[in-house]
This record gives sequence, structure tokens and C-alpha cells, in this order.
Amino acid sequence: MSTIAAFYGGKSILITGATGFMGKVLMEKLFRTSPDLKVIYILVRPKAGQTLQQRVFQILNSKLFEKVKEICPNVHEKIRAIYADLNQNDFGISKEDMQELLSCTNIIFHCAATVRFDAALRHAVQLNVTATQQLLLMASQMPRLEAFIHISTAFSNCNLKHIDEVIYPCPVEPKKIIDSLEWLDDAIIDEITPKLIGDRPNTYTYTKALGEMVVQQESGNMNIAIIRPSIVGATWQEPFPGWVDNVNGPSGLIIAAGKGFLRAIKATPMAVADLIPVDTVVNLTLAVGWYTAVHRPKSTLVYHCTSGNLNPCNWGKMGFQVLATFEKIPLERAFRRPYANFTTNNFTTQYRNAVSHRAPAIIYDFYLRLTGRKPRMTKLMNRLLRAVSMMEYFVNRSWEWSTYNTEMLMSELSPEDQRVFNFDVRQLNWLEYIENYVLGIKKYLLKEDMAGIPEAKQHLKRLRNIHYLFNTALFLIAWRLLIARSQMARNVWFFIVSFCYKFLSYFRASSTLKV
Ligand SMILES: CCCCCCCCCCCCCCCC(=O)SCCNC(=O)CCNC(=O)[C@H](O)C(C)(C)COP(=O)(O)OP(=O)(O)OC[C@H]1O[C@@H](n2cnc3c(N)ncnc32)[C@H](O)[C@@H]1OP(=O)(O)O
Ligand SMILES: NC(=O)C1=CN([C@@H]2O[C@H](COP(=O)(O)OP(=O)(O)OC[C@H]3O[C@@H](n4cnc5c(N)ncnc54)[C@H](OP(=O)(O)O)[C@@H]3O)[C@@H](O)[C@H]2O)C=CC1
Repeated sequence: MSTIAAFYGGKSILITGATGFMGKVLMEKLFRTSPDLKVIYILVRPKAGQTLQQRVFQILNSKLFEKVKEICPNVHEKIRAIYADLNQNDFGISKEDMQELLSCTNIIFHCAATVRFDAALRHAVQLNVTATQQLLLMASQMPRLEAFIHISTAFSNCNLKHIDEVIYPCPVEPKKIIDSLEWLDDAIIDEITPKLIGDRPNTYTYTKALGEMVVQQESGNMNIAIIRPSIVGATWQEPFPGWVDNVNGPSGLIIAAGKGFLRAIKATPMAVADLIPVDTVVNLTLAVGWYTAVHRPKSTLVYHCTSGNLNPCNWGKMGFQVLATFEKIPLERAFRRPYANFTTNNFTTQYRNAVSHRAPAIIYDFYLRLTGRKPRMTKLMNRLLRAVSMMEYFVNRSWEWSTYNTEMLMSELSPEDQRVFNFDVRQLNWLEYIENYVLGIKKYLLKEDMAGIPEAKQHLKRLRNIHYLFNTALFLIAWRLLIARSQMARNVWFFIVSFCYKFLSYFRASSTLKV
């Protein structure tokens, strides 16, 4: 029997961000391995016209929860969705709900955050810093609390090259930032944001670093741990390979490449692609929850959940494998054939953006206009290129993350726990993982039918023919214009034509002789 699974039995667990990518996988694993847990409280807000109940219903009825429903048929009775908006004071939680949470919670997993790179500083601070502070305040009033696990990111200190499993101080105290945002107006905040974030690339990484400082400052005598995952990707093994349901990080760019929108990217092929499967992050998170509650380390431990130092894969290899998978399993209705050129040169990037991205979009929009439809490709391309530009920072650098605490924890686990809560990324076969990831994007995210693969392949063949035809026509037009203007071009043209004619005559003569 797994010690960790047994530990969560009978427990009341509070999860923030349970409707997010990582939160869903965390809930799924908890129910599957510890079906006898008491309750999972999830803090949820209504969204996109759906009530809390509808959102929970949708999650439980998704493919991800199929296995759970077999193992734990009463799973819906064990989820208690509590209305909460992390942007509000006290999260807008009702008195009764708050009372229940304070008196019953044993473990907290704090996953909620804004992960957008372009979030306004005020919004990012509210979610990633102030909400963390408020949750810690709540946690400090929970008599039965055994552990508080905070999910941060390995990039919270991406301004450093070598990152240890420690909390680094920020130049400005989180409290000072929170206070000043209360009275500064938005225009001034926008102006000072670049100065505040300094050598970090965005408000996300900056506010996640501030969030860690808050955790350290407000930890009191609680048992707290911080997990820092790198770039979280589709599931590796559990509950099945390749599950993913959002376009964050690499997933969006893989789709864009597969659909033929994204043909070139400014990326360093040899830079480490520090991807980590979401189920690996969840396994580590649950193991840390157990260790922190049972062993009660004296200080707040930080755990890096990264792959680069144990089992590195680079962007070149990843891109190659993504394209190789699209050869076998193409996406439906591609705009162009999948192709990805990685370049580190600014000029080449600009050139590629103009020729391979913007020009085809403009031509396609022209075609849409001609056929009486609304043009949309240029707008879509601009958004895509903006998203790509925000990822550039992460695909042109490599970081070294030390993993002493993570390795120490692995050695503390029994062989059974190492199997059930496997976070040993050395066992990951990248080629297999990337293939499953791409397949998962097609099946679970885009919901494309596997039966459509032959038609998708036919479509790519048609695109290839159109491509050849287009290039030939372009070449002939250019050549015709050149001939009309230059004597030299005319000479070359006549030389080629007479050479071909002579060659054909010789070929015909020699074949007649043989007969
Ligand atoms: C051969 C191939 C090799 C591949 C090679 C991969 C390299 C890939 C390296 C990643 C490296 C990250 C490393 C971070 C590690 C963390 O810790 S961060 C956690 C992850 N967070 C993120 O990834 C958030 C990034 N996303 C954002 O910040 C925002 O979505 C953006 C990019 C600023 C766009 O904002 P926006 O214009 O307001 O648009 P938004 O409403 O979010 O989406 C607009 C459209 O863009 C699409 N979109 C959103 N995100 C993306 C995306 N990442 N990509 C493409 N499209 C996207 C949406 O689907 C949407 O389409 P429509 O629904 O409108 O049709
Ligand atoms: N994805 C990645 O590559 C990485 C993620 N991380 C960290 O992992 C954690 C989880 O990330 P991930 O699952 O990918 O993120 P998602 O964006 O998928 O999920 C974010 C979650 O936070 C919730 N949330 C956001 N704002 C509010 C709010 N105002 N009130 C209540 N809930 C809110 C969202 O709820 P709703 O559904 O209502 O929007 C959602 O459940 C984050 O802390 C992130 O920083 C770290 C490294 C990499």
C-alpha cells in the first residue's frame, strides 16, 4: 500500500485553481489514488455563463475523469465547490463556507494564478501576490492544517542563470508594491512596470517571485513548501498519455505549426527545452504535501520540478519530433504544410515573418474578400506573432536548476510510492513523450477524429501541389518581366532553350539508333 495515498485518506483538502490545467490533474490523481479522502474543497468562480455546479459537472464528465468515476463512483459527492473570486476581499466567500473551510481543512494546494505574460501589473499582483497573502492568512486560522503547498514557477528567478532551491529576495518588498498599487493610477503603474520588473521578461515571473517572498514572510509556524515547475506540458503516463486541455506554453505553438500558420520562430535549437509533464508535477506536489505534513521540515523547502539537469532535451530536437509526428498524424484543415524553421538571427526572423507569415495571410485575406467573406487571417497572424514574441525569451536561453530537495524527497519514498507517485523525469523518453503530446493535442484539445487522418493527408498533398504551382507561376512571371527588361536575361534564356532543344534532339537521335 502506498504511504502517500494512505496519508490523504480521510483528509479534507482545499485546492485553489482546481479548474485550471494543473488543478484538474491534481484532483484526478487524488481521487484515483485516495478514493477514501473526505472532501476536496475547490474555490471556483462562475465563468463564461456557467455556474459553479456546471463547471464541476463539465470537469467530472471529461475524458480526464473516466478512470476516477470507475474507482470512485461517488466522486461528485466528495467535491465541494465554494464560490470564490481571488480578486475580492476575503475572496467573496460566504461566512458559512469560510467557517467550514477554517475548521475542516487539513491540506492546502494553492495552484490559482494568472499565468498570462501580458497581465497588467495590478492584476498580476492581485492574483499572484495579494491572494497568496490572503490565503496564508486564512491558513493561519485553520487549527487542523497540516501542510500548505504553494505552486510557483521555475522561472520566478529567470533573471539568474543558476537557480538554487531557495527563496531569493526581490529588490522591492511585496508589501510596498501592494500598498503603492492601492493609490497609484493605472497609467502610472504601466509606466513604472518595466522599471519594477527589471531584468525579468514579464509581470508573470515578477509577481510569482513576489508571491514566494510573501509565502516566506507569512509562513508563521505553518508547514509550508513551494514547488517550482518549469514549462508544464501534457501528461506523460497518467491517467493516460498526452492529455492536455489548454493552449498555454508549447501547446499553442505546436498547434500553430501543425496548422501551418507558424513556419519560423526565433529560437536557439541547442537551448534546453525544459518541459515537464503535468502528471510529474502533480506526483511531486502530492509527495511534497505528504512529506511536509509528516516530517515537518524546520524551514520552507523549495522543490524544483524541472527536466533539464536530469534528462535534457533541446528545442531543435523537440521541433524535429513535432514535425515528424505531423508527417504521420497531420492536423485537419491545415492552412499550409507544417514546417518550422528555427533561427537565432533577427534579420532572418523579420524576413520570415514578412514572407512566411504576413504575406500568405494578406493573400488569403484578399482571396476571402474576393469570395465575399470577411478577412480574418491577418488579425489572427498578428495575434500569433505577438504570442510567439512573448515566448522568445524562454526559447533562446538555458537555465540550470538545482534539484537537491527533489532528489532528497525521491530517496525518502518507499519503492511503492516511487512507483505510484513517480516524478523521476530520468525515465522519460522524449521522442515518445512528444509524439504522445502532439497526438493528445489533436485528440483532446482540438477534438479531431482519428478517422479523418487520410483526408488530412490528402489535404496536405493538395496544399503541396498548390505550393508548387504558386511558386512556378511566380517564377515564370518574374522571369518574363526580367526578359522584357534585360538583354542579359534574354541571352541566358535563349541559351537554356537552345541547350534543352539540342539535348532533346540528341536524346531522340540516340534512342532511334538503338532501335
Ligand atoms: C515545431 C513547433 C515547436 C514549438 C516550440 C514551442 C516553444 C514554446 C515555448 C514556451 C515557453 C513558455 C515558458 C513559460 C513557462 C511558464 O511558467 S508560464 C505558464 C504558461 N503561461 C503561458 O503560456 C501564457 C502565455 N499566454 C499569454 O500570455 C497570452 O495568451 C498571450 C500570448 C499574451 C496572448 O494574449 P491575447 O492576444 O490576449 O490572446 P488570448 O485571448 O490569450 O488568445 C488569443 C489567441 O491566441 C491563441 N494563443 C494563446 N496562447 C497561445 C500560444 N502560447 N501559442 C499560440 N497561440 C496562443 C489562443 O488560442 C487565442 O486564439 P483564439 O481563441 O482567439 O482563436
Ligand atoms: N502552465 C505552466 O506551464 C506552468 C504553470 N505554473 C504554475 O502552476 C499553477 C497552475 O497553472 P495552470 O494550471 O497552468 O494555470 P491555468 O491558467 O490553467 O489555471 C489557473 C487557475 O487559477 C484560477 N483563477 C485565476 N484567477 C482566479 C480568480 N480571480 N478567482 C478564482 N480562481 C482564479 C483559474 O480559474 P478559472 O478557471 O475560473 O479561470 C484556474 O483554475 C500556477 O500557479 C502557475 O503559475 C508554473 C510553471 C509552469
